[in-house]
Amino acid sequence: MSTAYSLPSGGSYTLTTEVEFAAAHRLHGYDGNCARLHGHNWRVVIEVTGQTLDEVGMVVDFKVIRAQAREIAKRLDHAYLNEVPPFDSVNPTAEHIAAYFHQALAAGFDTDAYRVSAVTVWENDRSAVTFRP
Ligand SMILES: Nc1nc2c(c(=O)[nH]1)N=C([C@H](O)[C@H](O)COP(=O)(O)OP(=O)(O)OP(=O)(O)O)CN2
Ligand SMILES: [Zn+2]
Repeated sequence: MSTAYSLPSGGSYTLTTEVEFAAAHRLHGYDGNCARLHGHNWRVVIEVTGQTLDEVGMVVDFKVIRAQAREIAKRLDHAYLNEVPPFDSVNPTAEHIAAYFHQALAAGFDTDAYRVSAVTVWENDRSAVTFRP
């Protein structure tokens, strides 16, 4: 069997990495126990897609993605989300949190070589929302 490897001429690479934060929230207009104050250990899974590799052989370092995501998560960590903009005026559902992370990440991160292709927010081990632009 040959061990030869040639760089693919097409295709794309999707990187996946995640950060976490702990925060409380309550859902306005929700008919159920989630209308009451409660908390989650939120997991934010970020996907970045690119077609080209740098000289090291990476689309972008996972550490770079996580550093940016941690900056965003820091504002929300150990907070009551309903008091932190934009969630003081936008219901802090997993949908809005996923879209918020995508918007904040993409603004400082997307380049010609790669972009944030999805953000998934896990509220617990069972339930998650994925936002794709
Ligand atoms: N589409 C969405 N549905 C729900 C959201 C949400 O953000 N988007 N959020 C909640 C609550 O925040 C709730 O804390 C999480 O709900 P769930 O996964 O159902 O977790 P529970 O442990 O509360 O589930 P039980 O069935 O009560 O055990 C609700 N829905
Ligand atoms: Zn909740």
